[in-house]
Amino acid sequence: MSEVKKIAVLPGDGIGPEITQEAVKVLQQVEKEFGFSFSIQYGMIGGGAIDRVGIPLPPETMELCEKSDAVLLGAVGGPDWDSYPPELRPEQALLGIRKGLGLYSNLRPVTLFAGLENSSTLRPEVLAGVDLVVVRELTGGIYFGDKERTTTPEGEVATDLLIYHEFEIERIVRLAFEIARGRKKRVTSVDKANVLESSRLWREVVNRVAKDYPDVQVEHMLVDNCAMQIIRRPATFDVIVTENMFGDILSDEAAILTGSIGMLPSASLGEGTIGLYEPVHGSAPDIAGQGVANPAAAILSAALMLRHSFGYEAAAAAVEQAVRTVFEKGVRTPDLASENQLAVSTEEFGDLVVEELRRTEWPIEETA
Ligand SMILES: NC(=O)c1ccc[n+]([C@@H]2O[C@H](COP(=O)([O-])OP(=O)(O)OC[C@H]3O[C@@H](n4cnc5c(N)ncnc54)[C@H](O)[C@@H]3O)[C@@H](O)[C@H]2O)c1
Ligand SMILES: CC(C)[C@H](C(=O)O)[C@@H](O)C(=O)O
Ligand SMILES: [Mg+2]
Repeated sequence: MSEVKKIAVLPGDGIGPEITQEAVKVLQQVEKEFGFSFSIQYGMIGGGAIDRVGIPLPPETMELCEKSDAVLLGAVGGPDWDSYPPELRPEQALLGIRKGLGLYSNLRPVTLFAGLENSSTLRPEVLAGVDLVVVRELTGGIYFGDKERTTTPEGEVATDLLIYHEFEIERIVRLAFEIARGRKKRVTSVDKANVLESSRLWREVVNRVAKDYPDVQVEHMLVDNCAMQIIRRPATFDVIVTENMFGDILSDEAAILTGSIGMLPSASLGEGTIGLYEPVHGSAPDIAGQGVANPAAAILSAALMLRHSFGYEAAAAAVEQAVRTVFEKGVRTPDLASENQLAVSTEEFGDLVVEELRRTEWPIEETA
């Protein structure tokens, strides 16, 4: 019997609870198939927590995360809380967990599953061979620099400081090179070095770190050009490494290479094995409560948890394979279905993944 892994589940707002439920269902099936043992504890976060206790990240939620082996999060935010003061916004909770747990690296794999090239708004021939990962710096940059608001005779003035320390750049860039070594050995470092001083420092650090990885090909690309090349020739990218805000924007754009934003999972990691796993998408208030959200990103995030926090590689691959098989059988959620295609609900999709896990014989290997 393997040791019990403690998982904190924070469903959050909007579609968060709907998609998280499916990911938990899949994790519970993984327990049965592979003989693992997960202790799942729920916590409140975001708008729901504001409504109940007045703050987006209650101390007990942070404590729950700290004493867990991994955190699975749905999404936070929504129009109900958009006019709240900055420190009371639901999104602040997410930033608080990332910073509080020291999760400076955010991996956003962009995988195109067979058949889904027809679900994208891009042409299938442009998408052939797409397989990249965005490595986003997650605890620095403009998100965490000082913010100020002052009233002057000329009117309101607002500032957000974009600040990077050399060590913050170095550790994420090094990770990107390491990841590239296990893939196609190509790193694209994305910056705005023609304008921003922080980007010029970023580029210097990349050039220095690159010397330790002579086997990895490195290129620098300005972010505006990258935004264009990602949809022009996406299959030529392997590892994209970039700062916090550029990574946020480019990864939503890259999601369309997979058919839908509902497909993109993420893993946020630091120095230890604890990680935060969440879909790249948000709380999707426009479709919340209808049972139509695509839970694949949440389920695939759970697979990343199995891989990165627990070292359960076979189980992670099994979940990914189960999702792949469900799509291969032609199953589509509404975001991926064409007009005349019948779509399944959030819950039905989760059930089908569970069913795939159940009917396949999986090799029982690790009990790390
Ligand atoms: N990790 C997070 O918690 C997170 C991430 C991004 C945005 N947000 C928050 O979510 C709220 C809404 O943000 P937004 O509308 O800009 O982005 P969003 O990602 O929530 O939605 C953008 C569009 O994508 C669709 N979509 C998103 N996820 C989907 C899924 N799983 N299946 C099918 N369709 C899906 C939505 O219906 C919407 O049309 C905001 O409050 C924002 O701050 C939270
Ligand atoms: C909700 C928001 C704070 C968050 C971010 O910008 O990091 C989200 O967009 C994401 O991509 O995880
Ligand atoms: Mg985002």
